[in-house]
Amino acid sequence: MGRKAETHCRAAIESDILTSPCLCNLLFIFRLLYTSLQGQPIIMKTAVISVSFLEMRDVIGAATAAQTYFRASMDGCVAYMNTYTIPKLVQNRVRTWYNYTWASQGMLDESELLDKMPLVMRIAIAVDINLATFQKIQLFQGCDQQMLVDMLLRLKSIIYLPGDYVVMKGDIGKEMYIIKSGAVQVVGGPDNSIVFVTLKAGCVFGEISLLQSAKDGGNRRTANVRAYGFANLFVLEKKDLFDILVHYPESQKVLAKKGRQLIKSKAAAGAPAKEEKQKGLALFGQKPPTPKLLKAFGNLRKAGLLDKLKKGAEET
Ligand SMILES: Nc1ncnc2c1ncn2[C@@H]1O[C@@H]2COP(=O)(O)O[C@H]2[C@H]1O
Repeated sequence: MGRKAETHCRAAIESDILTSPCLCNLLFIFRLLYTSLQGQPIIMKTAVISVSFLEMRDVIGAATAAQTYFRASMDGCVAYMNTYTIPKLVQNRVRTWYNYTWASQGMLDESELLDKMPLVMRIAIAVDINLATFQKIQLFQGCDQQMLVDMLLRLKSIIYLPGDYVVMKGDIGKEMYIIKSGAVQVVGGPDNSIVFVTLKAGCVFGEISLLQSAKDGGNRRTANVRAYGFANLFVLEKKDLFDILVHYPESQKVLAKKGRQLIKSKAAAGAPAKEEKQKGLALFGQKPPTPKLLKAFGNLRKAGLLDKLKKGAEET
């Protein structure tokens, strides 16, 4: 994006403030108020109109603060990229990400907004916005409702640009995704030209490698997933999911069972062949054989002999 285009973007952001729904609503209410006050004493008109002006000033102030924060963040990032002479192509993608994020949600990080609120308010907001979507997700059917609420509180919202890879086959799965809006495609084959499936809003992906055990590379991504157009995703980290599941053993069983079913059904299309799985493992090299002494130590532990030996040593 050249200087001209950037100036154009800035102008668009500024005009966003003037056309923001909040401000338009306020102007409309202001006009309505003025009309309805016709015939009222002048003191009443003055009081109502001054209060409306104060409200308007607050709305504009809030919008300007958000815009200033956005601009500072984008300018800082552009300066950083220039310092490190990041290729223009990457710089353009970053700028597109900033502009799209601003245009679509009017802020860079939604979670920052809710962070400072008391828990009870965050729960109320999260439940109101997302619980209904979560209750419809097949993977979570049969899970504890409170567990879903706990999950909602840990979600992070993130935007991917068209064509960006969200997960890569063979990588270790560290998070799962729920599509908030937009779509992604599960792809594979030569140059990722085969589209196995297109997933839309409300669908989950990236769950297979999370729900499998790490044994034999089960925690590796079974397919490539690419954003199809702009995709706004919720991310749930594996660590957060497992922290929550500790408190819901029944839901843990439900998810484990579903995980086993998923690997059979879904991953059939994107799952790596056996040799490929081995290759993935080879990235970290063959696991060295356990030395004999350690094996013997392991057997002692298993048999509970270690505890007995410790006890014996304490008694003597
Ligand atoms: N055939 C398929 N249908 C739908 N989703 C799939 C299919 N194959 C793979 N996936 C998704 O692609 C994801 C890749 O990462 P995971 O293996 O963690 O989890 C996988 C699934 O969520």
